[in-house]
Amino acid sequence: MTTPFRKMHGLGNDFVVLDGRQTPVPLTTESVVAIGDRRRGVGFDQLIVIEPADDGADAFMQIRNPDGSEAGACGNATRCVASLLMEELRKPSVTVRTISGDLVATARDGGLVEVDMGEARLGWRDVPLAREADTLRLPLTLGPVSDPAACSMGNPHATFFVPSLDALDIPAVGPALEHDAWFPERANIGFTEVLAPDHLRLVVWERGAGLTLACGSGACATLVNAHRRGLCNRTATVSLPGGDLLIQWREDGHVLMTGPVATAFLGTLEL
Ligand SMILES: N[C@@H](CCC[C@H](N)C(=O)O)C(=O)O
Repeated sequence: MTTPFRKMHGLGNDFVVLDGRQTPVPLTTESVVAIGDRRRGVGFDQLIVIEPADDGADAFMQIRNPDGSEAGACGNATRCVASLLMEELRKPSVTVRTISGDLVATARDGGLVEVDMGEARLGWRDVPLAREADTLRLPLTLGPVSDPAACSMGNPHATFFVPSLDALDIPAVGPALEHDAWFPERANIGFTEVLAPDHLRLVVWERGAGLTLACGSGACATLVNAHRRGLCNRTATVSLPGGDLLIQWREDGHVLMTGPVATAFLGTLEL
């Protein structure tokens, strides 16, 4: 069986997007891993399958990591999928359903897409953590990093604040932190340098994907955790290796993310 795909990215966080709305796309863990192979397959940070949704949403979005695992949220892919749906349905705003909830995305000036990522969840069970703890300061140290804050953006995040990102060997600590016993569902690990109250710098070691050029939900988690620590305003630019996202943590708890989307190429996959 062959199926067309679209290769998209948000700030270099790259996605293979499949459309399973007319014909279901039969995926196995093995086929996801094979498509994700950057030498023998197409390669992606996440594989996305757009599926039909029941009433109240324009489409459902399945999110898979390159190791085959399923994710509850992907901010950059939500913006990419929303841009496709907005163009197709000729609507300035769409609702994308995920296993973690419905996300409303809106077209903004300059081709940017804003997505309401929902409420940041701050309880230890929400993240989830392995046992009761203050999510503002976890007693976790590995080499030069310690004391992360944790939250859920529909997927688990831990944020370490560091004095200098350039001095940190992230691949040396990322895998062990992703799999640390504190995180029964593993976690996306963010490393954040505070440049100013309205400007954070972030690199993310993503669960199931490793080092990426950008992570939308990670940028939201970083802003939320930095604000909880008194390190930044409720609105800030988050600079990732692939570019900038504007993140706002509204007073009602919802987190808004605004950034660019792009299509790199179209192709056909043999499943
Ligand atoms: N790239 C994403 C996050 C993707 C999911 C993550 N790896 C997980 O397993 O939770 C984003 O832009 O948010």
